[in-house]
Amino acid sequence: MQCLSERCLIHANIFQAARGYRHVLNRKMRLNGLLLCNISKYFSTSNHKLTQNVFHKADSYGSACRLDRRKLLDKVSATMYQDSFDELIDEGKHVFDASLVRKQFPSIILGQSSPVELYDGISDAPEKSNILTADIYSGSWDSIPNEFNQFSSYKIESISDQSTLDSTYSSKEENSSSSSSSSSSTLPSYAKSPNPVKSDLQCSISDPFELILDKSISCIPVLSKKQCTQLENCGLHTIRKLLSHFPRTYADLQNAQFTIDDGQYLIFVGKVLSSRGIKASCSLSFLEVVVGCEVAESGSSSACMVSEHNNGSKKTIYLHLKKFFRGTRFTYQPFLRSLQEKQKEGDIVCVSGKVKTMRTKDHYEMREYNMDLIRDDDDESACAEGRPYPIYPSKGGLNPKLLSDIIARVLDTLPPGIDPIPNNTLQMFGLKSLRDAYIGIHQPSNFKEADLARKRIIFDEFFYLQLGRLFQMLEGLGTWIEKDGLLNKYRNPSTNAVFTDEWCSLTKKFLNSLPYSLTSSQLTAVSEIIWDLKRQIPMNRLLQGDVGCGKTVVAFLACMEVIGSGYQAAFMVPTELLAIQHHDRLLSLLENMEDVDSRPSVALLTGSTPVKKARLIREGLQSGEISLVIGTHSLIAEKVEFSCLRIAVVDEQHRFGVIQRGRFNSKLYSNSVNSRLAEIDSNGSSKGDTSMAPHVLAMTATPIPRTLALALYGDMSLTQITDLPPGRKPIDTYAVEGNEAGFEEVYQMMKVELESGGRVYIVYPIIDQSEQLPQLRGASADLEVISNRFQGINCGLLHGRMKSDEKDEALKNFRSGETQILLSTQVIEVGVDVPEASMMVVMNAERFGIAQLHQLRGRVGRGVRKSKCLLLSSTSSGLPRLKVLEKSSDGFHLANMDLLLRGPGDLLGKKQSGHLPEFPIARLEVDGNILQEAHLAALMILSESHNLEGFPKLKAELSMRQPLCLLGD
Ligand SMILES: Nc1ncnc2c1ncn2[C@@H]1O[C@H](COP(=O)(O)OP(=O)(O)OP(=O)(O)O)[C@@H](O)[C@H]1O
Repeated sequence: MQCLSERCLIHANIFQAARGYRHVLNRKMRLNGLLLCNISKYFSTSNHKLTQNVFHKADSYGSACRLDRRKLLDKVSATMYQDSFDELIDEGKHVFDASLVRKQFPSIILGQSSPVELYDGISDAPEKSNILTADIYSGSWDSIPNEFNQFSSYKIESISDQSTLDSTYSSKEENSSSSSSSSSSTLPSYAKSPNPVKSDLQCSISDPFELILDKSISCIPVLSKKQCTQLENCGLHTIRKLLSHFPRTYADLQNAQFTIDDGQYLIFVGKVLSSRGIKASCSLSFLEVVVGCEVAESGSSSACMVSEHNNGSKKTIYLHLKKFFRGTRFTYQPFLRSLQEKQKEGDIVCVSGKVKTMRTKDHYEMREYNMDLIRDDDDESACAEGRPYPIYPSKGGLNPKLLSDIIARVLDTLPPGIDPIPNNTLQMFGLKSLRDAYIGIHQPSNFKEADLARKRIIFDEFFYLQLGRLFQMLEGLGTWIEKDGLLNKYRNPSTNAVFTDEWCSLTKKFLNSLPYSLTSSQLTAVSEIIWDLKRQIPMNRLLQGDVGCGKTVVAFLACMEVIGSGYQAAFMVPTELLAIQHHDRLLSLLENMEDVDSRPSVALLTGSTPVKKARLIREGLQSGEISLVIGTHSLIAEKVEFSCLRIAVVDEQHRFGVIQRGRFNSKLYSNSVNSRLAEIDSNGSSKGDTSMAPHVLAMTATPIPRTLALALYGDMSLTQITDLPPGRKPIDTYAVEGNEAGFEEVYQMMKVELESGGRVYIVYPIIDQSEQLPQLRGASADLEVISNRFQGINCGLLHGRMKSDEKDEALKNFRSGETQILLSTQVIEVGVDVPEASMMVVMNAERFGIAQLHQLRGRVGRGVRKSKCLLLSSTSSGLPRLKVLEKSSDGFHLANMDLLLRGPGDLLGKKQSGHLPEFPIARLEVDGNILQEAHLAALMILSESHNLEGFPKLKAELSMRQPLCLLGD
């Protein structure tokens, strides 16, 4: 310990700053980034005359009057870029003789804080301390390397005797100091956070394991207050959040590419050779960074780190990274200089982007690129032998190196017992432990390790989702047998079915009155659904089947079963057009039923239903007079009350939000109100006594791969219709380039079709022509063109901006044959059923997704006529993607293609937020098998312990991870 005069204090600071700064440069010792920043500022200003003056004046502190002392302190603090002197000392994290400091600077209150170590994150670090270790700081000071001790051997000793403090503090000093002392006395700045370091660590000894990951980041050893705030501002409040800030990618520090083709997307690691901000004209400037990368010459598969000289089988290529700026304000020198200074010559960077060959050999241009700093010129640490180098996504301007340093510190101290998933489960599914996974993902020694770590993290994402959903369902059940039955059902989803004989009489009558026989998978689907309907547990089932496979009739039969048992049914569809179509179709099917008395009363309720009629329908629903209502979102309006709703069918369910769907099962319906309807139930099937939420049957034509369905609807049973009604002929599909010749060819084919009595849909991406997108054709704008072209043939128009009755009229005219051509937007995509339509032309087909085109194509080929689908692409580059549809009509295959190309969000349409849980790193389209395993693991765990009491760690983790709102509707 050294004694310190006021002057010494200042010089010690300067000395320390100098040392610290040099050490940083040497990379022998890492100070935290913030300290570095302060020190460098301070160091540069210490050369300044003004600063020197302040320091000189500080010498007179002892003899100055009280007012001057205060001013002096403020000045010194300001000069050192500190809010207060306290902070300066805290930031410095070095140790002073407190009594002397107090004597010289009485306004600095020094309290109970423990000595704080300066972090040394490299090999000669003190013993790795555990976050759980209460005495993390005690004794650690001694283990700091000698060279460092030279300026760190001062110690702030605890001062408990506050009476010695200068009683003449100014109010400001008193305020600032008392505020710091009130929270944590004079703990270092980072300890003044709501979770002071020491107390947090102390309490952690007795903390249950599950709290560790959810501790505040302020318990990370030697994290300054500013760093802490910086991390918190980026949303990284807890250790878990911090560790879940996964690398975006890994750079292979050895460039393996040896053939570089134009337009390829490549990743290189190289050295910045130059960086120039260039003014090209009075309103155009650009930044050009040249990066030299060493790659293996053709034929050689290995290369080592960058060198500027050609060397045997390696050569240097030069990447010219260019960024352009338009506008006079971007041409000013200071701006350009600031741009070019962002990259320093010699920096090792990882660059990814599309390459374009330049005229000069081995020179390539990149205009859209990502550049991540891997290390400074003098930093040897990143030169890891063949290790994947993690590249973190940028987050709130956080320095990636600082971030990985902090993460490394946490990983060092992470105890092994943090894994809530039992060991045998981990072994069964070949998973890493959670700690190893965190280490593997942040500091992998090879790509395989990173991959395995990623698998474990993804497993967790899926596992807790499945576990949460299943757990919630089980909680809703009364007996152990019921719970086991439910789990069994999930394990063997296809074993439960009720066959035709046991259907209620209304369902049987309806079945018999159908103009066709059900296909075998339609029959199985109805049987499975009816099995569920007979249970006192609300069903949650997804009925999936390709376009035109006949899902609607299956849903109608399910409704009949419920109505026949004396309850009500609601059928919600996404568009008014579809509601009308379903309503009309159901009425005509019911008309075939011989037993007139048993025909249920059916109503149609949409936004366009006249107010008076809507009120009557609502009254009918409330009294139970109406048994089945078909409608749009209006069905879930607040004022719609049901008497005894037992099933809600939601068609194209992904088009509704979670909350919208949830509205149906948010209410419980008892059956006592339902006495009138019960009489209809000639079968006499008994209704249970309990109130329950209605069953939900969701339907989708989007061929959702099972994995995606699991993630979307975790707890849902899945029923699939796998065959099409008999007599369907495959649709001939052609992808055509929309040039003059292409259009001519298409018009010719249309002419032939129309002349032979066919009907044609023309689908457009937009309604009106747009100036911004002149290449897109609009339905409304094309009406005249098509009418002129096909004179004597009636054309209709259908789009979303038309009024409901106009739309209905347009579709009716097309259905009846009054119009033979229907120019339409995507409004017809869902559910429109005109069996006579035999040809579809899609304009600007490249603007549609594959799955969407498949849906659209499903509007034709629904009748006896052989149908065609012509996909016109406005660019030749769009054709290869469209050709996929020429070759396949398998919805699953196409959906998988779409999933891979666009990701699940897009597959389900833009407005599907709230449907897909967010998975930070899992990609449903490729990680499906992990999801299946996670589902299995969740089932196994819950089979062992329905309420998770047998797995307290898992239960705690689940409650931590899964806000209930995520767990389903
Ligand atoms: N078993 C069957 N045999 C013959 N025709 C059937 C059969 N089932 C349904 N259909 C007819 O097939 C057509 C398509 O049925 P439906 O509209 O129910 O299909 P969907 O699966 O709902 O299609 P989309 O996904 O396009 O809405 C209808 O005209 C319907 O009458």
